[in-house]
Order: sequence, then C-alpha cells, then structure tokens
Amino acid sequence: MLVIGLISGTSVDGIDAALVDISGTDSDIKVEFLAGETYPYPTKLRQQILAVCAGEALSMAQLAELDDAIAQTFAQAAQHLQINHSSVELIGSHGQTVYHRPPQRRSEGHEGQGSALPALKGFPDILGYSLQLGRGAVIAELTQIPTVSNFRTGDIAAKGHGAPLVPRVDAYLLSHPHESRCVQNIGGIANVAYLPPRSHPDWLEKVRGWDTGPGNSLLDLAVQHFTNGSRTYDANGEWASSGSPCHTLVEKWLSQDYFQLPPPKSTGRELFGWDYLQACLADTTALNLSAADTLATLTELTAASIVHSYQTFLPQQSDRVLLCGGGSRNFYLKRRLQELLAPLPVQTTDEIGLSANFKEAIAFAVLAYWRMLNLPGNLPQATGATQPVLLGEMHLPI
Ligand SMILES: Nc1ncnc2c1ncn2[C@@H]1O[C@H](COP(=O)(O)OP(=O)(O)OP(=O)(O)O)[C@@H](O)[C@H]1O
Ligand SMILES: CC(=O)N[C@H]1[C@@H]2OC[C@@H](O2)[C@@H](O)[C@@H]1O[C@H](C)C(=O)O
Repeated sequence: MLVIGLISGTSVDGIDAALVDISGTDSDIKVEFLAGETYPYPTKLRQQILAVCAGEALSMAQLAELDDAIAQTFAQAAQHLQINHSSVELIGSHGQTVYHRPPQRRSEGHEGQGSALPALKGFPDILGYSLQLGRGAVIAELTQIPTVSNFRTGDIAAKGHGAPLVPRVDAYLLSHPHESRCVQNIGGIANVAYLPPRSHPDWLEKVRGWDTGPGNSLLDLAVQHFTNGSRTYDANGEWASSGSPCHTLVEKWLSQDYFQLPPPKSTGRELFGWDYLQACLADTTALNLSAADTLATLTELTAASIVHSYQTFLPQQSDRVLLCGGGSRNFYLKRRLQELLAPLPVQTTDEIGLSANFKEAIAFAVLAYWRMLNLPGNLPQATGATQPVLLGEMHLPI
C-alpha cells in the first residue's frame, strides 16, 4: 500500500514528505522508501510559526488562519510528491508542533489548576498538552486521500507525554537480532530509541525512548544571533569546528534539571528556545568566548547531553549508535559523538539502509498505516502512557 508521511519538526525548516510502500503488520512489516522531498515553508509562514512557538499571542481568528495555511502547505507537499504515483491510499500527517507541555505532578512543584472539581483519580495534576497545527480534515479534502493526523492526543489522554512516538517504529524497522542499538534523532530537539536485540524474550517491552535534550535548536538560534539572521544553521558544523568548546560551561549546563530528570521525558522549544540561549550567552559572554567557541560549546552540549543520557538512563550500553535527523549532517557534531562514545560505532541510519533525512516522515506513514489497521502506535515505556493506544484521527475525503 502506498502511504505518504508528512512532518515539520521543531526546527520549522520545512515539510519533510516521504512516499513509502508498506506491507505486513508489525513484526513482519516491510517499508520500501520510494521518494522523499523537503518543501521549505514560505518565509512569512515560517516566521509566523516561529513567533507562535516563541509564545506570541494569537486571536482565535489568527489561529484558524495559521492552522489552515499549514494544512494547505502540507497538502501541497503531498500532492507534489504523489505526481507519478496516482495510487497513494493514505497520508499520515504529523503537522507542525507549536506548543508542547509534558504532564506534570504536584510533587514536581506545580500547584495545579485550582479547580473546584475533585481531582480525577490517577490523573497527573497537569495533563500533557501538545498542539500540532495543519488539520487533517483539510489535507484529506484537498488531496482526496484519507489522512490520519493528531497523533499525540491519544497517548496524552492515556497520561503519557505524547512523545516520542517514533520508538515503536524504530523498534520494528531498525532492531537487530543480536545487537542492541541506540537510534539517535538530532532534529531541533534530540531523542533516542534504545532497541535491545530482537532475539531477546520480551524485547519490545525492553525498548526505551526519550528526548535527550537540545539537538540543533540552540545552535540554530545562536547562528541566527551571530549573523543577524542572515544564516539559520551552522552548515556541516564548520563554524563550530573552528572554535573550542568550554567544558566547564558544558558541565554547568548539564547539571541543570532536564538532563537529570529520569525518563519518560519529553521537551521542546518551550524549554530549549531563546530564553535558554540567552542564559547560555550570558555565561559565554562572561568568559569572553568568541562566536566560534560559543558554537563549539553549544554543539558540545548537544553531544555531551546525549552521552550523559546514555550513561545515566540506558538499561544497558548499546552495541551501535545510529544517527538520523538534520544534526546527523553536522560533521563536527557527529565527530564529537564518535569521540565521546568510542569505541562504540556511531553511524547514520543511511549506512544500514534507512534514510536519515526522511526517517521521521517515514515513521508517520507507518503510524498512519497502523492506525488504519487498528494497531497501537505508542510505546508506554517511552511516553509514560498507561497502555498502548491507537494514535491519530482518521479523516476521509468528502
Ligand atoms: N548540512 C548540515 N549541517 C549542519 N546542520 C544541519 C545540516 N542540515 C541540517 N542541519 C540541521 O538540522 C536541522 C533540521 O533537522 P531536522 O529536519 O531533522 O529537524 P526537525 O525534524 O525540524 O526537528 P525535530 O526532530 O526536533 O522535530 C536544521 O535546523 C539544522 O540545524
Ligand atoms: C512535541 C513534538 O513535536 N516532539 C517532537 C520533537 O522532535 C524530536 C523530539 O521532540 C520528539 O519527541 C518529537 O518528535 C518525534 C517525531 C517523535 O515523536 O518521536
């Protein structure tokens, strides 16, 4: 069955669209990657999304307009990708995350909502909330293809974080009979899926996954800051590689809350955004670090936080690390991870046959396919949900 997966991630750089041919169910699933394309957002739309992610207030009318503009751009991406493939039967559209709030308990220092109603038994004091714009009904109507969207809400209703959702897909597509693997996505935010050897009994229950912290989000913002917006990222990590990281600052930043929090955990630009970068820049300025040294230090934070996460939270060390997401194209970051994790092999998923650029888009095609087959998509160990649940809402064209 031909399925298109669509996602724009926390970097808000554009829509990744993947066309795949899927057969089987879960343990026997086969996914053939046929085509992939990234469609950059129109500049004005990207700026609007980034402003909303940074907390800019919107009227309801503006929210509706933004939702539809994103849905239309996603539909155009799907339409463009399916040219020459007229038999696409399903779209899985993640949409654009503009807000993500993990669930919180009062013991974590939050006072709750002050409701007059009694607390619901077993519910976190503050339920998670994750908003992805680009409504599926519009995409289904514009493309005339059934579309699954709103993947995170079912897991959140089951008291989970609603993220990360990709670990179940990684488990079926990337696990190995005898080798344990860490699949490390480095997007705006970085997340890991730990995959034990598939020959182990109960291997799926032993899969783990969580957001390790910042991927490229702080780096991208710092590059924009140092270039007055003329550059949006450090291509291949060249600028950072011309500087030297300040390890004392990395140690200081790593001691902060998020990195010490045990999984399941998720995060977003709400934490690792402008305010976080400002605090980092206050530290780097106090030490007179150059722009190159600052970028090297932020790159080191991404690498060191991934390594810290593995050392602290993995049930056991893995045999191999497989990188994906835009950060896997940052050669300096990849080299630092290789050095810090040596002698573990650190490669990209491309090297074992799965596109590192389009793995997330492929994953949402698979999640839509599982939704259609009424199979669960989340992994409770990764999201903190009480149980495996169906993910996403199906929208049929009129
Ligand atoms: N050649 C490259 N060199 C360095 N960095 C790169 C390169 N190509 C992409 N990137 C980085 O990857 C980022 C985009 O990665 P990706 O598309 O995987 O993120 P995302 O999907 O938006 O985020 P997330 O996975 O958190 O949702 C860019 O913002 C940039 O920082
Ligand atoms: C709320 C949200 O969009 N989270 C993203 C983000 O980008 C990376 C990391 O944070 C991950 O947890 C998640 O995306 C992937 C696709 C996931 O759900 O597995």
